[in-house]
Order: sequence, then C-alpha cells, then structure tokens
Amino acid sequence: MVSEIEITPCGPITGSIRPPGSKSLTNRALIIAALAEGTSTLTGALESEDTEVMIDSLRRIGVKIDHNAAQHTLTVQGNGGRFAGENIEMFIANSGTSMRFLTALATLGKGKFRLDGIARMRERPIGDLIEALKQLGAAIRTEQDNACPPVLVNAEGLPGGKAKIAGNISSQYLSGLLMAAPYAQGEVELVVDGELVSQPYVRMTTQIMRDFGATMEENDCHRFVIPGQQKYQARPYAIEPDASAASYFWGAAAVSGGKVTVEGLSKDALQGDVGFCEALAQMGCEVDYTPNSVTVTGKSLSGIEIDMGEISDTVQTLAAVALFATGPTKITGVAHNRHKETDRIGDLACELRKLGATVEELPDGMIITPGTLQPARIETYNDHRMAMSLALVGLKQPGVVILNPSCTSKTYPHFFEDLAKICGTA
Ligand SMILES: O=C(O)C1=C[C@@H](OP(=O)(O)O)[C@@H](O)[C@H](O)C1
Ligand SMILES: C=C(OP(=O)(O)O)C(=O)O
Repeated sequence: MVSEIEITPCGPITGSIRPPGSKSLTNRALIIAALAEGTSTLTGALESEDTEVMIDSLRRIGVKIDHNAAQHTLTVQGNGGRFAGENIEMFIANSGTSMRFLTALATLGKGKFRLDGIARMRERPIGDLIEALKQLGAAIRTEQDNACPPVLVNAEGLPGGKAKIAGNISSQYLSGLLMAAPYAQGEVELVVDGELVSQPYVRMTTQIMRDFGATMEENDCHRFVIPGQQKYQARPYAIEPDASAASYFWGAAAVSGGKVTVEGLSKDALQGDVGFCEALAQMGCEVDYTPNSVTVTGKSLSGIEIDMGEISDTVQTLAAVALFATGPTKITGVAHNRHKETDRIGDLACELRKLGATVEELPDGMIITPGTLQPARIETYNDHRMAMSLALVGLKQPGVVILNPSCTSKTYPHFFEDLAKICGTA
C-alpha cells in the first residue's frame, strides 16, 4: 500500500469516463434484495469497502450473495425478511449507510445482533435512529449509552406504529426506517421532526422501494405511511454510476479548462449529486446533458454563494474548484458535514489553507477566498473524499501530495488509476 501519491500536473483534460456504481444505490439495492423473496441480480454494482461490509453483514444473517467481479454483478437470494441468530456480530468499518440501514433491518429478525465499526464510526451519531426504532417497539440501545455505535439489538420482529424522526444530522436514519418498514408487523407512520438534510437521498430510497414493489403514502418528504407485512419482489436491477465519484471528473474539467463526459448519468438520475454540475454552471462552466451522459466544459470561473445541503458529498469537490475562481465562494447548509468520515468543515478548511487559500469557517459551511496556490502535503483524515477532491488541485499546481491515498477504497478503490488515465499521465 503506497503511503502517499504526488499528483502530476497536466494540461486541459478531455475525455470520457464511466465511474463505478453508486454506493448509495448498491447498498440500498442490497438491503432490499436481501429482504425480498427470490433472486435479484444487481448489475453495475459498486465493489468497495462500503459495499463489502454490507455484503459481509447480510451473509451473516443468511442471505446468499454471489459476486461476479468481471461483470460487476451481485446475485442476491433474499431471505424474505426471516432471519434469526444468537450474538451475530456485524463489522461495518466506517460505512454510514451500512450502519444505519442494517441497524433498522436487524430489528426485523429474531435474536441478538451487535453492529460495530472503526474508531471514527464509534463517534458518528445514531441516537435519533435508535429513538425512532424504540418508538416502533424495538428493543435496541447503544452499548456505551452514548448515542453512537456499537449498537445492540435484541430483535423480536418490529411491531410498528408511529415514530418521529429527526432529520438534521443525517437522512440515512429515515432511509433505514423506510426500507425496513414494509416488513413491520403493523403499519408504520414516520414523521420528520424539523429540518431534513440530504433530501434527494430520501427520494432515492422511496423510488427504489417502489421499484421493488413496496407501496406507501408519502407527503412531501415529511410524513410517510407504510403498510406492514409487505414483501419486496426480487428483480433484475441496474445501478447507475456514482454521481459523487463523477464530481471529481467534472471538477477536473473545470480546473483544467478541459472537457469531460461522464457516461451513464443524466439530469434525471436518481442521485441528487448530479446537481453538482449546476453549481459548476453557476461558476461559469458549460454543462451539456444527454439522456445518457453529462459533459462539463471548463471556462473562466467565478466564486459563488451556494447552499449545498442537498449535495453535501460534493462540498469538498466544489471547494477544490473554488481555489481556481476569481473571488470568494461561500458554502452554507452543511452543518451535518461535521459528522461524516471526518469533520468536513474544520478539517477541509485546514487543508485548503495549506494550499494557499484564506478560509473562514462557518457553523454550517465556509467562505473560501483563493490565494496564490502552493505545494502542500494533504492530510486525508482517512476520508476518501478529502483525497479525491484535493487531488484536483494537483492537476494544475505542482507539488501536491496526497497522504494515505488508499483511503479511497471506501468507495473508489481505483480512483487514482482512473484519474491518471483520463489526464493522460498513467
Ligand atoms: O443515504 C445515502 O446513501 C447517503 C446519504 C448522505 O448522508 P447524510 O444523510 O448523512 O447527509 C451522504 O452523505 C452519504 O454519502 C450517502
Ligand atoms: C458520507 C459518506 O459516507 P457514509 O455516510 O455512507 O459513510 C460519503 O461517502 O461521503
């Protein structure tokens, strides 16, 4: 494993790429196919740490999953929501989606389940999800009574009922509840209490649930009524390429003044992160959509003011692009970014300053004023997005070194190879 990588500067980048499958869609499809009756074939699936920990955990509750690496296909034989076990341990590394979705799923079974992860996962909140599951009748708690993993579930099936769920820390709680709800013994009513961050991910959840045959009543992403004792229907399902991963290639076009096409995504993609292109358009880039591709052409860039609450995984990408703009960029609406793989406000500000920018940290974002760029050794805090986004700066500025580059294995194990290929520096 290499301990650091120096990014090779290059000219305007032109080319096209199809990034690996969406993490969010792969992990949702796995949960739903695991609960379905019958065999589902998931094509275009992501193969990375976040999906491996999901697959490993589902296998522990008796779901059969075959992986065809050459075809990026997962074949899942669902257990119909019937699973039992004594002291089943799930190790989830630092995958927020897996931790939150599997916590909700575990309440549907019978027996004792323990969900744990790496040290950072033990700092990532899960208390609001635990409280909502308790309201639905689950026997569940955190091991240290600190509202963070490890999570202990003493499952007897999920009775159902009405639950309020806070949405200001993470939308993944609501997504986890929604996907489990059709398998509750009775009807489940979920009401979002206050603000809901990352809303496009909730729309993605309800869409994929419907694609697998579940029904629900939905009121403006605020109230959901899901009849109990439903079954997902197994089916073939094609997974879109990952739009958050695509942001690095669109960002590469923006910073290099090039033209990059991402294949397999469109304006109508299930993933809200295609909205990152609109932020680039606001900065001055040209964006062209077809039904099966999105192309960004880099032009001269201006700083912008933008609320990124719906596309928070692309904040770091936008911050990297902002270093090449005229004037400051103000990002707001992402207080929840402090609870991700690392504090993506404080730690991001620190690394941007090393590259020569002036950064004012806000409670829910930052103001980035570009300065003269300079070489820097970039700390990644074991955050894949810190590595992938700040690598873009090195495409123009010599001497940008990314430390611990293998942290991209969380969602994109071959990122640096793909970047070098499209830059012509491989
Ligand atoms: O539901 C999902 O697939 C995700 C939701 C988002 O998390 P939050 O809801 O915590 O913002 C996002 O950051 C994460 O990468 C994936
Ligand atoms: C926040 C992220 O992941 P998760 O919450 O699923 O760990 C991410 O991939 O940027």
